[in-house]
Amino acid sequence: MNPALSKFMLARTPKSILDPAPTMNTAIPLNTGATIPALGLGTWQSAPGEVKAAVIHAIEAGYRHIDCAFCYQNEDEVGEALADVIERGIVKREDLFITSKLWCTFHTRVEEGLQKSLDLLKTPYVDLYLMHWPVPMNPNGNHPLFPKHPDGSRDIDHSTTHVQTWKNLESLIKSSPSKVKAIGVANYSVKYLEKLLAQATIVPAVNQIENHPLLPQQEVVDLCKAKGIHITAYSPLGSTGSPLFKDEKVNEVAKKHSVGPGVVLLSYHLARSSSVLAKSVTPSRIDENRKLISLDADDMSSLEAISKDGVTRFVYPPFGVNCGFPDKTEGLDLSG
Ligand SMILES: NC(=O)C1=CN([C@@H]2O[C@H](COP(=O)(O)OP(=O)(O)OC[C@H]3O[C@@H](n4cnc5c(N)ncnc54)[C@H](OP(=O)(O)O)[C@@H]3O)[C@@H](O)[C@H]2O)C=CC1
Ligand SMILES: O=C[C@H](O)[C@@H](O)[C@@H](O)[C@H](O)C(=O)O
Repeated sequence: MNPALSKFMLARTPKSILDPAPTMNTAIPLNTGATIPALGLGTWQSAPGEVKAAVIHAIEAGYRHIDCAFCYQNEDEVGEALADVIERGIVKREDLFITSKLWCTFHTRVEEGLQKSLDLLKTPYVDLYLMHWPVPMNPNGNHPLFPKHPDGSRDIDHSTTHVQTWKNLESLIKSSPSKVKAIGVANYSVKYLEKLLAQATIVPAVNQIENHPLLPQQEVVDLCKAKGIHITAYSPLGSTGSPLFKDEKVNEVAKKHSVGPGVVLLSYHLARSSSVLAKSVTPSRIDENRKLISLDADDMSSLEAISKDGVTRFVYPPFGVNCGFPDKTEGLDLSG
């Protein structure tokens, strides 16, 4: 190309935010010294009977990060998939990054919660263990996962606090470093995180939060950045039945880069230095979602404009608790 022309084009082309371009397994540093692969396969609502094949397909397609949780009630099948790919030599355990989460009814039983997930996942350790929500629920209620009062409201455990749960996790990683490589939180707002950090001796490695152009959560993203806490974005596509695939701005950016809207929604997080979880049990989508691209400043401005008239949160379980998010102010304050 004519050097003068090339200079002109460079001046007019918005610089890519990520240089070099990210890939699905770009290793993002955590405050533990370990790294987390940029893209993880989500497994929430992946039905038994489907999730094993999805995890095997994903790992064969190059995914190295799998996001799991005890409350998804499918960790046994995820474990079968992990055993299968490791046994067939597709991947070694140490090349995978496996996350699991402590469910709300296990806040006072963290060792038991972790061991249950390890047994189901058929793995000696998890790379990351997250407090799933800062909401302790009754461990002896009328259901092992979702205990309720007779009026149908969730049975919250008022005898303990999320900060105490964090201390329990700090003890767990100190006593069982061979079983858990990093601890973190999920669904933490600025208010709850500030309460936790005031008493923490270990800074969480990760805060896993709902994040997409309709819910940028900039205030908690900024706090986490300042404290060295990595953000992992969940429900990046807008979860099940998402309107984001039809969003005009998302589709304009997708057209510009000749990719599908899903790829744009996932790549948005890499431009924010976050990792991202995409759930699918559909092989063609699992394949498509790997093709992360580098978005430029113009693309990001377009995507940022999507929430200018208000945000939408797709995941907010009926705990009856005010988790401190500016867009959800009803319920009990358990921040402590
Ligand atoms: N910490 C927490 O509290 C939470 C954590 N998470 C984690 O984050 C993961 C991702 O979030 P999740 O809420 O599942 O939702 P996602 O935003 O990942 O969306 C999943 C939905 O999008 C569909 N989909 C996936 N890829 C494409 C594509 N390329 N084109 C069109 N449709 C597509 C999937 O369908 P299909 O499967 O049929 O292909 C599914 O219906 C979870 O699975 C879980 O691991 C999620 C929520 C809360
Ligand atoms: O991780 C996914 C979500 O947080 C999910 O675990 C909760 O929404 C749960 O179904 C609940 O009803 O409390």
